[in-house]
Amino acid sequence: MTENTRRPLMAGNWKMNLSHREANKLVQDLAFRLNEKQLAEVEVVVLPAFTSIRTVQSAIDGDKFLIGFGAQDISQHTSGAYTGEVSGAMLAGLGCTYAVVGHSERRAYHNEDDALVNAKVKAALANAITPILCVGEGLDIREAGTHVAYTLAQLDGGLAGLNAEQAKKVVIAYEPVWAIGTGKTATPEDAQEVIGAIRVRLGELYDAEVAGAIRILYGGSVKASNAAGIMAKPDIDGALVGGASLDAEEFAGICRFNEVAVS
Ligand SMILES: O=C(CO)COP(=O)(O)O
Repeated sequence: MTENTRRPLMAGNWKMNLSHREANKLVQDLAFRLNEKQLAEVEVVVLPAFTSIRTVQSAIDGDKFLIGFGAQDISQHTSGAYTGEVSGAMLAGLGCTYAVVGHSERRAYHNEDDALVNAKVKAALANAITPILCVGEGLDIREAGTHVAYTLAQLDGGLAGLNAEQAKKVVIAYEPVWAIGTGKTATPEDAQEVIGAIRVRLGELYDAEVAGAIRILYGGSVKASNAAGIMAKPDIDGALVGGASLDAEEFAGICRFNEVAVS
């Protein structure tokens, strides 16, 4: 077995919350709660609304906070007559290093399908932005027991046409829709079942080296109190956090998961 050298990643998806002033306060409150050692061990990233990215960039750059930032979406297009869209070049120009792609809320409310998600993954990579490719099943699929096959099909669709070098630059987030914002966290075993299957699939699509290098996050009602148990699973490399990332103390607690003993 090869050694796991994947650096844990905790990403806060702020969704459609916070004015730019509130975003400024939150990123500062978060940074002041985490010391350099903690931020060296665990990669911490915030994902504000587009309107707050510039503010967050200024706060992070100005005070040299060791926190990354990115966007919650990215256009599949390069530039031009696409009213309301934001391109990868625009995001890269603001210093974004991550973009969420294919979040279940965009799949559900904006009809994003795997082909579009795949185009967005490619748009991110073309601008040296790491896509956080979201996959995961709804309650109906979970109850039918086909959640692994369903999630792997989304994975295949999202990564279509990527070579091994490109695939290595992607972060995957497994977010079962029934666990998002519901307080109903998947058990660590549930999350490991699907995330382990994702890693096996990455090995089939590419090879063992690529599968061992790609970070796979869990998302869905992650809190400071359950992060350590989730992170104890061998294939889970971090979390994509929604609600709890809006509270500096709670999100900092998630980022400090490795200071909590797991029974
Ligand atoms: O959708 C999520 C992160 O992208 C998860 O949201 P919650 O943490 O609020 O369940």
